[in-house]
Amino acid sequence: MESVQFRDIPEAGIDRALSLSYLVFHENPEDEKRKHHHDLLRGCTRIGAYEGEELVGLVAAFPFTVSVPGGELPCPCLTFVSVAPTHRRRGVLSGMLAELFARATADGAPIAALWASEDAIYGRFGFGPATLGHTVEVDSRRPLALRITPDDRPLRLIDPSDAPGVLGEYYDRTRAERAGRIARGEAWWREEWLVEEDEEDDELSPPRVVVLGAPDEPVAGYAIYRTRTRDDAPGLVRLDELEADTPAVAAALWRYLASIDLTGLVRAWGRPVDDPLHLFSADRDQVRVTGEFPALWVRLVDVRGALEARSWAAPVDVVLDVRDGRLPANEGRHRLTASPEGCTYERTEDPADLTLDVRDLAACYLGGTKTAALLRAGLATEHTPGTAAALDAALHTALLPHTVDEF
Ligand SMILES: CC(=O)SCCNC(=O)CCNC(=O)[C@H](O)C(C)(C)COP(=O)(O)OP(=O)(O)OC[C@H]1O[C@@H](n2cnc3c(N)ncnc32)[C@H](O)[C@@H]1OP(=O)(O)O
Repeated sequence: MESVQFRDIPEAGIDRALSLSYLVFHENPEDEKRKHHHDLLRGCTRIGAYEGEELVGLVAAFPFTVSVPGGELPCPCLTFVSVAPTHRRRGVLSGMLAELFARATADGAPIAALWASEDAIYGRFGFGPATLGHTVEVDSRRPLALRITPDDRPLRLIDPSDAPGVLGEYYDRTRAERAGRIARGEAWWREEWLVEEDEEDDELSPPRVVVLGAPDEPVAGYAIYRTRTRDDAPGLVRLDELEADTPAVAAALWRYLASIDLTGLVRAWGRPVDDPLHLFSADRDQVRVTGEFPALWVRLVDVRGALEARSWAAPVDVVLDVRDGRLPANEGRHRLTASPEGCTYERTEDPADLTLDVRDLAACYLGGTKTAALLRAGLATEHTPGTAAALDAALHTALLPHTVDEF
């Protein structure tokens, strides 16, 4: 490992970095996709691991902004993480992440995040699954059975090229309501959400965007979806995103999706775990959760900065003993004093009320995991009874965190 050095990959090195990435991800994309990846990497921090002049590892990070309870934070979002098969398990990834954490600290970004290719990789680096997603299927061969009355205002299909303008402001409001959401710029909308051909399934239609509310009214909800029909299976509506102001608006959008002619299945990937659909659908055989997966993995690079940046639902005054084997500045006992008015997190010699690993604190940070659940799983130790309950009341968010932008 002494022979490997970590330094920025210059713009002229992006093609080489992509070749390494295609090698490790077993890909051979067309020119258009290569150009797209090139453009993405140009906008990223790019840390390379070099043995002499040979690039043997790459970590890139988008300079995204992610919503946290009560606000948002700059957050390097890791992507294209690749180590040459000839250099694996020699600490190359570990070295690149150490470099990335050092830069995040220097840049004042208290958290970092990623989507993991394999669950087993990132816990040891202090990342915890902070948002979860559900895969949901609706059998739409029969009318969607609902327990509430859908909003009867008109639905309209809009031109996807108009969607960033029509939906951008609305989406930003949803980011404030749910932690874990990425701020989307115009290019991200167009290239990740509204691109003509789906990256993974070229049989899918171009994106369709349906909005509830007349053109002269504010948007009350929307859905982005694609369709596919085949001779051997019911036609598919693949739902990419659905947001709604009220349950009635959500019901109207789900009913629309489930009643599109020549289709018999709605499949939604990455729905929030607390999607109200599960309560207002009248037939749970018709609406089924078919999978659950960790979505955004978060690293509290600067625990103090991260905790002080979020809002708190209830008062709490406890000493946390945080274990962090990679970033010593986070390690040890700190007094967390938080309330809806604000939060301080100061080093202390007082005895600990609760001991936990930084990866598990990260899983709780956006409100998606309870510290009481960590206790039940044997992952945290409560030294003062009632600490986990008090901490959970303070960490509580009205809606569960949710991330659907995969990067
Ligand atoms: C955000 C993203 O981009 S996710 C994409 C991640 N990339 C991939 O999956 C592409 C294919 N894989 C690779 O390129 C590499 O194997 C990587 C990046 C996953 C790991 O890189 P390496 O340089 O081998 O990791 P490194 O040597 O630093 O490993 C550190 C520790 O993690 C462990 N580890 C690394 N990869 C894995 C894995 N896939 N599964 C389980 N453990 C792993 C190592 O065993 C090691 O453990 P130790 O500290 O107990 O010895």
